[in-house]
Amino acid sequence: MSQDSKKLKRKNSKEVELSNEKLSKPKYGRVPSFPHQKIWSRCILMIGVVTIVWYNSKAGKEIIFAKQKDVISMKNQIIECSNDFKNDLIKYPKCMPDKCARIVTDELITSSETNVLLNIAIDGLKYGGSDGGASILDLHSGALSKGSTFINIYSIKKAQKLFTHNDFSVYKNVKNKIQHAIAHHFGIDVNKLYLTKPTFFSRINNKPAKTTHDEYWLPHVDKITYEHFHYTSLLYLNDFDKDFQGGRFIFIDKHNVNTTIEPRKGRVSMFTSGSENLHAVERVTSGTRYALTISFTCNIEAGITDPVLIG
Ligand SMILES: O=C(O)CCC(=O)C(=O)O
Ligand SMILES: [Fe+2]
Repeated sequence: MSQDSKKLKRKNSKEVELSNEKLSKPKYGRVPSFPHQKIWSRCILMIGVVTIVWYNSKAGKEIIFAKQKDVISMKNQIIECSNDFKNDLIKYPKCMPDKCARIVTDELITSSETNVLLNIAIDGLKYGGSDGGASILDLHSGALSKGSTFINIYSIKKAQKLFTHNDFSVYKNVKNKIQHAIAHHFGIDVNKLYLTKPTFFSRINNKPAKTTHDEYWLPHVDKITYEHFHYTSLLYLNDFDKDFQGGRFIFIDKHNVNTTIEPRKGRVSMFTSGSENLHAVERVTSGTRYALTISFTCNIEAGITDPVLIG
């Protein structure tokens, strides 16, 4: 190779190197990098992942809101009011809750009050009893489950001597305490809240259902099942896992999330009665479960008076 052609080759290879360098270098200098941009995109990615994990972990899950063994002084779970509930309560402005919720307390009703009420339920229900698993006793109307229908307990001679003035006064005091607790916790005027029907004792065992009244495990909305309910309260008169098995109370929420209350003697739960609080009672598998359902309405015309002792 001649000297001249060697020089030409070197020159050409230098030119190729230079043009390669030019290509790899950005036209307008180095592309600026923004560290904040990176942090933000990572944060968004992480939030996305956490949200997906959280969403999936909640779907089809059970939250034990109140365990039988725990003593709960006051626990609440705020939920969004349903439109059906809000639309109905527009008619009763001083009765509209600040927020819809479920509230549980073990410190409102004393054990001696609970015992008096448990004895009313046990003694009264002895005079009746459904053929199926669920029986009720309503002290206001006297309605008592019997076979596949209802009788009036006050029409049974012996049963007329069954209850005392003290029983009825405890019943009224307990109702008043719960009424005030509902008014306080939901931020409403206690005088705009009226006891309504049905307010009743229930006794549940594991007998197979005979009529629709026995199908307590079916999910329902109290305001639909019992027309006038706006606020539902339940007072448990005996203990899940000691006196009976099964029979836990379950709120059924979106995405199959269940929120469970295990009955405990003296425990009160209070909740708004609209479709924000769809619920059911688990089937009782053994033993006998006693509870008292006390219901309130905002509609004065649907109000009922305290029961009075006959005789
Ligand atoms: O006894 C319970 O725990 C709930 C009963 C109930 O859902 C009802 O009376 O509407
Ligand atoms: Fe209910």
